[in-house]
Amino acid sequence: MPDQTDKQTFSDEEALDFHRIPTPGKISMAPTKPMATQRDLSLAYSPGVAVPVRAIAEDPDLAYDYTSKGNMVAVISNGTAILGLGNLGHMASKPVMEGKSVLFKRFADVDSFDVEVKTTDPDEFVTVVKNIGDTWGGINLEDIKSPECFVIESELQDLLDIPVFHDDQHGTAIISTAGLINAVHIAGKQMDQVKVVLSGAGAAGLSSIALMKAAGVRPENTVICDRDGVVYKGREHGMDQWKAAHATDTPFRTMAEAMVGADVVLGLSAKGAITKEMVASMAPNPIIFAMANPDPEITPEDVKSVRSDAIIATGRSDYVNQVNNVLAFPYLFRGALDVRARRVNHEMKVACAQALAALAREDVPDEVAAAYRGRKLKFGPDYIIPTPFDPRLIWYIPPFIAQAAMDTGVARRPIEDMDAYRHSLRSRVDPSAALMQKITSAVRGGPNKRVVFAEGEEPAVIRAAWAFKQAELGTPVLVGREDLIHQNAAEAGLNFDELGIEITNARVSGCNAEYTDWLYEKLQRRGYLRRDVQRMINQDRNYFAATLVAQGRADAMVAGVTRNFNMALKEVQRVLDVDDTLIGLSILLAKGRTLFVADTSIHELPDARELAEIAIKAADTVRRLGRNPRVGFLSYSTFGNPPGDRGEKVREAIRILDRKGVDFEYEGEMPPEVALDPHGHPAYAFNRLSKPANTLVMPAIHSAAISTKLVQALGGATLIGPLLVGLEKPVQIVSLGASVNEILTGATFAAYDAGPAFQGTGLTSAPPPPAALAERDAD
Ligand SMILES: NC(=O)C1=CN([C@@H]2O[C@H](COP(=O)(O)OP(=O)(O)OC[C@H]3O[C@@H](n4cnc5c(N)ncnc54)[C@H](OP(=O)(O)O)[C@@H]3O)[C@@H](O)[C@H]2O)C=CC1
Ligand SMILES: CC(=O)C(=O)O
Ligand SMILES: [Mg+2]
Repeated sequence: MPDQTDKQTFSDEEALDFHRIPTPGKISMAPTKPMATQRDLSLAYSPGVAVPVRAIAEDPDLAYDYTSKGNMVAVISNGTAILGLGNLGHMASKPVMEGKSVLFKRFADVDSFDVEVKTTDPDEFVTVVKNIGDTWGGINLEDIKSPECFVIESELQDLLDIPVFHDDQHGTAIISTAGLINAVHIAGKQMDQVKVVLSGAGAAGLSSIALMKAAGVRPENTVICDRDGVVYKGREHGMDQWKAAHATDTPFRTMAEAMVGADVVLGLSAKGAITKEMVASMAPNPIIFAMANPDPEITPEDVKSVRSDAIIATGRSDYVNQVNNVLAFPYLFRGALDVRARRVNHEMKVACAQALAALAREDVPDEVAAAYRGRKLKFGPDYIIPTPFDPRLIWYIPPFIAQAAMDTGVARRPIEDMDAYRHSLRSRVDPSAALMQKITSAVRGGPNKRVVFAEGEEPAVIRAAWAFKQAELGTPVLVGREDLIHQNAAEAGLNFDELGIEITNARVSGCNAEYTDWLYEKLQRRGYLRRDVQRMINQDRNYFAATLVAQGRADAMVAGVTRNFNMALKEVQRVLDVDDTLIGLSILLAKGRTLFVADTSIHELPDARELAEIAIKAADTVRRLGRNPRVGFLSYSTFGNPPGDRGEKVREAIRILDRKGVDFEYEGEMPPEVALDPHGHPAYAFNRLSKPANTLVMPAIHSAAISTKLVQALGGATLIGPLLVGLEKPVQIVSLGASVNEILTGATFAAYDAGPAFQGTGLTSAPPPPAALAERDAD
């Protein structure tokens, strides 16, 4: 049975690099107001800022209107129970706290930053937080050990007029209760009948067992355990009032005894606390939630080795059923903030647990299903709760919390129109962030694809191929010498043998003569001798890799790491033909907007006909990627003003499209500000774009390359590509020296291009996109 660390898709070094490069840490701050002019400065700072100061002095609640308080949550810790790693101090907790802040933003658009308090004294902690607490709309306490956390949370709740929520207690209780409700149902058991053993009588464990009791589990059917064994009624050592409240009258003294015949075991303690023997002794269809982080109490592999009838969940993302509080805290606070709640109460937590349990029972959309390890997700033993990347969570869960807050009188600002609220929640999450996830999901959900990594000996390529395989995106085929690949893989700490990554090269392929014949046939009238072609196949990885794809031995290819783009493209083009038009399409993701930019790599100075073809190809590709294309032809001039040859060429491209009668919106020539705001310029009211352009056709390659790279360099934008579009078979050429992520992205797009809807046609001349990608016009 593989050790669970084998499942990790990264090395320790990568985890450190991730946190260090390009900027230390995981969060930064972005202003929401312009700060460009003297006037901006006067408004934002002195003297303008004095006006809201006076208003808030009169009515402190106006801070919700004039400051960021209402959408801001602090994640506060003293580092005394960091994950399951124990008390490692306040500074060591910072990466986790930054992580929680990022999750708030990513999943629920809640702004957040972390505060690490250097004290283990609960009174001192309370004093610090009490005095700064009004800054935020809510406080998420994190990784504070029990029993101190109970006192800290309850005192702060009384002292502050905002939600104070200890995530390890209640976030965990909410998601584990949601999971238990569903697991019990699937196992054919009843909440009021199941016998539950808890390992870990701390913050997470005691709160979880309390909420489960509120959801129907009978107190007398529970046994809780800590480091000293069973916490029985009357125990004297290692006790406190919180453990005593859940202690039961039981003859058991060890967890192993308590586990015999139990239906459910909840692990909220530490790695290794649950053994195979314990699991083997449980009742039929046992439910095992091993939720300790980063390593569960027992691995799913170990559970399966003794109990094939078990329903298993862990806190980790690399196994099915991730029971982790990330499914609760972002949405709970979203709902609480949106009604400006004064606290998070029991009813709000119950509403959250019930909503999560209910969502898991609903039909799972394809894009969620595909994101979940390529399996069709269906309510059952391997899918008892929603997955963290389920895009429905953001609009499904918070309304229940908001409603519960309103019903229980803790909402400062009730929501008047719940449907409108639900709608506004949908648009909160950045549609651009979802693009890669959708592509990845579509690849994972489709048939397995063999992707050739032409520069298979390169360490970055090996790591990308490994990540590709780990993410279940397909089968990587590395071109290179086996011994060198193994050596480089070992140096990167990767074990190839168990992964099923294929290695090939001209020496071992056994098909070189066949490949040479085929390529010679193609190139003999283009000035190549047979021995030239033989050398190309035998010695050049790009020719060899492209021939594998051409010959159907692989579905797609990624190259470019060690050779410049033009050279790599020329080599590939000697093997693979262009469908009709070849273009480079870059994707710019910035501020909730997704822009497709063409041609960023092939046509240096396109003429009018070529510009029209680029637009057609780009529009077609954008449609394949699930968007409704609106093409803006960019220029320095606006609809003929000033006149000039450069603008005329673009105007002629428009006329060509007019004559062709294409089936997408297009307009030009115009500068970016008109393309991106077509109705904001009264002088151009005739502009035919119904909404801002999402596909920008650039007048020449230099303006395309410079503008996309400039936006990226200025920050705040993610640039994907350029994607190569229009070859007869899917090939992506990444930039020279590309990073592991860029190679992985290239391979993912290549695999996507090779998907069933696109087989053999390239991204552009194919039937409509898979259902997983089709979306309402989000932009
Ligand atoms: N999946 C998820 O979403 C979440 C998981 N967790 C995980 O739960 C665990 C506990 O966190 P938290 O409650 O905040 O921490 P606490 O420090 O508050 O509590 C830890 C509890 O676990 C007990 N414990 C520790 N080691 C063992 C062991 N080997 N056998 C039995 N009991 C043990 C402790 O016993 P004693 O009282 O005797 O010291 C204590 O009762 C961590 O691993 C954490 O990562 C936490 C929150 C969310
Ligand atoms: C998930 C979490 O909060 C923890 O393990 O502490
Ligand atoms: Mg925690």
